[in-house]
Amino acid sequence: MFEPVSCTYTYLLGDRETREAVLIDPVLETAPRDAQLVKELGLRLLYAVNTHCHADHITGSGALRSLLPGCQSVISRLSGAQADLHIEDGDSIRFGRFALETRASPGHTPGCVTFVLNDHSMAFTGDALLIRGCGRTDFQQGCAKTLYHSVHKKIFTLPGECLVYPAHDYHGLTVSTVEEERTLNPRLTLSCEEFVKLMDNLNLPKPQQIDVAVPANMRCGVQTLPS
Ligand SMILES: N[C@@H](CCC(=O)N[C@@H](CCS)C(=O)NCC(=O)O)C(=O)O
Ligand SMILES: [Fe+2]
Repeated sequence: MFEPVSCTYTYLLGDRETREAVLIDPVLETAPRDAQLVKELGLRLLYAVNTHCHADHITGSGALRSLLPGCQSVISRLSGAQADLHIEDGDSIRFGRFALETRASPGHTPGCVTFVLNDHSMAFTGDALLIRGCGRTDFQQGCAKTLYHSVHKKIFTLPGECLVYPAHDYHGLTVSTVEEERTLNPRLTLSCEEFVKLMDNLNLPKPQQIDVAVPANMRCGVQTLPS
């Protein structure tokens, strides 16, 4: 699903047999839409997971745990954000017969993770790897060198045919593959030194919602979480 203000993709994965499901990177404003879709499809949402503490929108994970009782919010421990469940590199998020493997992919933020489906057919890369691009590294303790090594070691080592689903796209693209990005990504095909120089000189305007989004996302997108 797409949220047009922040150009965010939210992904719903479910097991047809057990009906267990997970949502990746929900947005606060579209949480009711996502909850309705989950209900329409007869799914039981176990987890609303975040690839990182987003700077450009408020996460919907806190709202979804209210809209869909039984749903737990999830984010990496390294993000420093509140959630029902904290994950680390190597952890599995199970739903029905499937699982998402957590791969730490820091650099855009220190707590960024990529979720890889257990058969390695799909990778949900958050802002670590975008289609023909990557997450910026100029705020939230970003580090270009760290991001370069994360993408090369944790994403580009996946099978070439593995589908790459990013958290955002600003050009109307929806999906790529590891092989496409390994060979065609204009940033990640550079040497590490060239990549760092490019990232240090992007001079992008800061996201419009950053000052409200980051503090809210440290609390899972809601003001108070029951302990
Ligand atoms: N204009 C948008 C913000 C766009 C932006 O900064 N996107 C981030 C990802 C979300 S934190 C990014 O890393 N972009 C990389 C790039 O090369 O564009 C807004 O105001 O929300
Ligand atoms: Fe981001």
